Amino acid sequence: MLALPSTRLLLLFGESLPSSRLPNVSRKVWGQTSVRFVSQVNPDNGPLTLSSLGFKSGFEKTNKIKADKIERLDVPSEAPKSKVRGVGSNGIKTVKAVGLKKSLEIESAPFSAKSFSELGLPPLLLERLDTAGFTVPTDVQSAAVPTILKGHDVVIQSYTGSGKTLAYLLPILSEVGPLKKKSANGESEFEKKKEIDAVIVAPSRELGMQIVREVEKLLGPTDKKVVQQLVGGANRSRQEEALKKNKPAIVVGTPGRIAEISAAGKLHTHSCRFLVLDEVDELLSFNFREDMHRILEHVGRRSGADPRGSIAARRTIMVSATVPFSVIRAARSWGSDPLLVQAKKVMPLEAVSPSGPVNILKPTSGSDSSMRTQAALQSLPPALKHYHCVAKLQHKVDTLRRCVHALDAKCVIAFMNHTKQLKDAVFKLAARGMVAAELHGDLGKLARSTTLKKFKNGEVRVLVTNELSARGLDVAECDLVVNLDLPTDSIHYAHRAGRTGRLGRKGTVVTICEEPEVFVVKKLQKQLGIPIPACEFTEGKLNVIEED
Ligand SMILES: Nc1ncnc2c1ncn2[C@@H]1O[C@H](COP(=O)(O)OP(=O)(O)OP(=O)(O)O)[C@@H](O)[C@H]1O
Repeated sequence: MLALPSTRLLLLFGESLPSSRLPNVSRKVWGQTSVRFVSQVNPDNGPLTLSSLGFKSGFEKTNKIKADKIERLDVPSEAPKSKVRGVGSNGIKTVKAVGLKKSLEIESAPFSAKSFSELGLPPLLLERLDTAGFTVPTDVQSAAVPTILKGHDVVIQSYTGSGKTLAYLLPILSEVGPLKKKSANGESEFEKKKEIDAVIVAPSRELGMQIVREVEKLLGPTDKKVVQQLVGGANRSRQEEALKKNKPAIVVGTPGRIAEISAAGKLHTHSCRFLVLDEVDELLSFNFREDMHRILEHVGRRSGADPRGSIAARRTIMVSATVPFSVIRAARSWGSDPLLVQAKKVMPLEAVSPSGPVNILKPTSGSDSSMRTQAALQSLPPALKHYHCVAKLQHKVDTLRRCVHALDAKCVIAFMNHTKQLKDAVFKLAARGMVAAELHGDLGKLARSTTLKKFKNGEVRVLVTNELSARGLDVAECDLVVNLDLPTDSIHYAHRAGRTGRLGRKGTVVTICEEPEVFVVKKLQKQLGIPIPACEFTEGKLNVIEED
């Protein structure tokens, strides 16, 4: 077999809105400060190449699409239905008031007909799923689990809140740790060894901890130590001690901390069999470049690949609701038939064409607008409702307050771009009697987890936060997302919006912007292929304004 190191450039940036018209957002990744490059790579640091990230193919590449190997389960999605409109008085064309129901029902459950037992999972894992209350797999789980179990490298792309975490955890737990399948001689003994079997990387501490909790839920209290968190902000020597003492099979962490401990020689990942990059487009962005280099250099290379060349020694799983074509390009150079897994669809990456940051499907037929609609449905939960409301800067917080009352929202995430303004907003909301709290990277680990806990418990009604909470944060009860500042681009909009409407629940997204920013909302609407009608909050109700 020939190794073909790829020379393709890895430019991992989504389609951006005109940055000249938007605030230059300086981003802080939890625990580390860094600048976000929206559409350019710093030439001083050189281009980020696939080979520099360790994506070397251990197999001869072929352009032949091995479609015959792949089960196709295409099911066309339906576009979201827009609200019925009517004309009101006083020159304002209004529509009927929209409110949230008291309880969050699962309106369009994204479950396929399959049960977990049909996915080829070991009996003990099936038992644990049942105990944890997971009874039916979601579509993306039904598609991903058997595909990964067959040994493929995969890119998993499915909308926010569709259950992508279990989609990769279940195949890992089938082969790693105490719940795994019995071997040919009938043994399922789990032996503790020095090397790590699975490395899961996530861009934030909160997301890392959330993944750890999901693994622990399945492992149960006696086997909890099979997984170890390696997130930044927590005590590093304690993490190193736990690695030595517990010899975990799975580690979950942030790039900085994993790279740090690996560089110190305290983490042995060379025989790792699974590498997961959760929120892959974020992880492969410029912010994490150096740490990702370190991780990829030291994580199970392909030297021990199956001699038949069909199954790689290390499976690489890349996951996100938004997969820019640059990620597809990166994944293609892995060799070993990398596949794109979406809900109800599995296809070779070779068949994917570059038609946009989220629309990664090969255009086949249909109008431009129907394709855009499909693109939106791929990253945004279909049941979400989107609106925008024009307000002067000094009235934005008050508009937020009226929005929360109008929708009777109980669990609200409000996004802002700058920490100082974020603190001011919390202060103003509290002064008006609304229980609000701030969440951002300047707070310590304890303060952040306490705030998050209070928000999840319902003690805090409005969580005012920044981009750092946009990815992965799973609060099932969140019924409203408000953009108090505009997101940088459509990808950031999708991740922010995806904090509500999780797993088929109802959710509303309201973008509060100034008049000169409305063009940005129109652009988002076009890029995402979703209606984001104008609205206002009068008489305690959300009224949609009909456009002329
Ligand atoms: N089969 C299932 N049955 C019931 N609940 C599930 C199932 N699969 C996942 N969940 C729950 O659904 C929620 C959303 O799942 P998850 O966080 O994995 O979504 P996601 O697709 O990774 O979202 P994001 O793109 O925002 O990270 C979680 O609370 C998870 O425990």
